[in-house]
Amino acid sequence: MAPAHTEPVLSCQNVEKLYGSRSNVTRALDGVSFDVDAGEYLAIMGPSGSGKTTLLNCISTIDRPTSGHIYVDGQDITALRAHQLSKFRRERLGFVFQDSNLLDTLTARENIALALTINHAPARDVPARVEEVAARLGVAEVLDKFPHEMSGGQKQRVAAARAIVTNPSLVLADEPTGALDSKNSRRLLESFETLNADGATIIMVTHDSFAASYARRALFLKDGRVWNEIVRGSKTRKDFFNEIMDVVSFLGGEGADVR
Ligand SMILES: Nc1ncnc2c1ncn2[C@@H]1O[C@H](COP(=O)(O)OP(=O)(O)OP(=O)(O)O)[C@@H](O)[C@H]1O
Repeated sequence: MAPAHTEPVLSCQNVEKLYGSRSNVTRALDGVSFDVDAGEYLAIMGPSGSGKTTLLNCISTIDRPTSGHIYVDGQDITALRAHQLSKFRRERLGFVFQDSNLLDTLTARENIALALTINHAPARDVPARVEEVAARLGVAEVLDKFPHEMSGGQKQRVAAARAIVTNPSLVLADEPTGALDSKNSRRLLESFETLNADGATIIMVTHDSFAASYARRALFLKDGRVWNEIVRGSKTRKDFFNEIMDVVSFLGGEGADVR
């Protein structure tokens, strides 16, 4: 029997984004199309200025494409009205930024719990869900610490816990290892790997070929277009890393960014 057709979690269709006015237009995205299925882990790479952040901002509804469509769970998010956007972000998306963006006056436990409370999770479920997600990300021991009492790596893992505690359709990460040393980067990437193995759908923008090698697929942007994509398949992470490095060098080399 043929497998049942499942709708992609994300479908970008001919997405264009123009900045500026008539005399000075930057075409940041120039007809970007790709799908992401449930359970995928996609790295978006490309040289500086290739459109990575613009694309992520359009997917997260922080920015709006000039033309084209973006579907999340089959819903055209480019057609959402302003008052629907915050509900969409809150319920469907989890964010991990370069800087953890935790609230300084709340403990790790309160930061993670807040994401659930905002989503109207039943109060009696909150403590157990926070404990469970903290254990998965290896931050159970810092739950009662404030952000200034945690290491950069711990803060990023708490941010990842906050991003996934609501079971979002999509986890969006923008350079999540950008501010971490190599040991903490590795730890965060291993956490993402575990989350993905548990079913989370992750899209990560990164300059770093080492970070990208933890994903299952790497999409390369150049001048606002999808230039290439490679799939890890049954390859080892090391082999996938080497393949990514080859594409990065071909694209004009940001090898200096690679740790
Ligand atoms: N608000 C804006 N106004 C005008 N141009 C913009 C704006 N934001 C981005 N751009 C331009 O759009 C293009 C894509 O930028 P974007 O930030 O998406 O690239 P990127 O691949 O994320 O780069 P980096 O890796 O350096 O962060 C660039 O040419 C940039 O100068």
